[in-house]
Amino acid sequence: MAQVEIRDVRHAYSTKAGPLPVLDGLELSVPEGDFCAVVGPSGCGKSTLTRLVAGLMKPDEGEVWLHGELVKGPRKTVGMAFQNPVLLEWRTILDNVILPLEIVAPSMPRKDRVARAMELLDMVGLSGFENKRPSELSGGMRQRASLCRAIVHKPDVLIMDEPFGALDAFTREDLWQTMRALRQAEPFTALLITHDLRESVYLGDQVVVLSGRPARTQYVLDVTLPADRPLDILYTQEVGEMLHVLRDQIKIAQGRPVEGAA
Ligand SMILES: Nc1ncnc2c1ncn2[C@@H]1O[C@H](COP(=O)(O)OP(=O)(O)OP(=O)(O)O)[C@@H](O)[C@H]1O
Repeated sequence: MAQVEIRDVRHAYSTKAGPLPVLDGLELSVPEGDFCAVVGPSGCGKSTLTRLVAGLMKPDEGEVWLHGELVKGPRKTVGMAFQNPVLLEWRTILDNVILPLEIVAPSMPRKDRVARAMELLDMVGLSGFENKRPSELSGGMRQRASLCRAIVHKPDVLIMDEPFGALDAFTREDLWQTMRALRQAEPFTALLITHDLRESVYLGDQVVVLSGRPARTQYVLDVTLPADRPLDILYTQEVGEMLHVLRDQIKIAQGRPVEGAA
């Protein structure tokens, strides 16, 4: 059973100019514990896809299944991380990370919540910063805390919309490694929206390329790399070839010519 299953989803937004078709026959299947990266042209409907999986929107047609259940409304059992970490300034880092447990597991004793949050903060290198306020941390550290908050309650799926997009290149690469280390320590199912093809290959078990709007599933790349991925793997010929394929697929999605194509 796939953990996330999207079946022939179609959706249009109502706009003043009439319906705007955004998704048209989207199919996606993410097995439990897998990491699915989604790429596609700007404005093709990637964020719309995250809202559908989180149950924040219902599709006009088609079905979204999560952990064997049809998604009919907002779900507590998803974790979300965005480009802007949106941490609450009046709470410490520890209390920000604990927040989902207060909602999902209200009867859990505080000492257990603290232990769970500290375990994650330690894994991402933030132990010692738990009593700081968000504004006292760097952007990369805030995003680390936000990732801890997104998985603290062991969600059915971690949904991320460009979580590393605002970070500088070195911090971003650090966070990629943190993400892989987190997954090795504690496997979770993830759906990542990104514009960065290297990121999609480094983090993904599969990379789904969406077509231009209205988006459908245009291409799926199986990332056949070992689970243990040093950053240097991005400079191998194997990854170079994967990136080449993805770049061509994005060009096709954008309706641009592909070099060497007949
Ligand atoms: N609530 C809404 N009402 C009307 N149109 C919307 C709404 N939300 C998004 N859109 C439009 O739907 C299209 C898809 O939006 P979406 O944010 O899903 O795309 P995206 O692929 O995530 O974009 P980007 O790559 O630029 O982040 C865009 O043209 C957007 O303007």
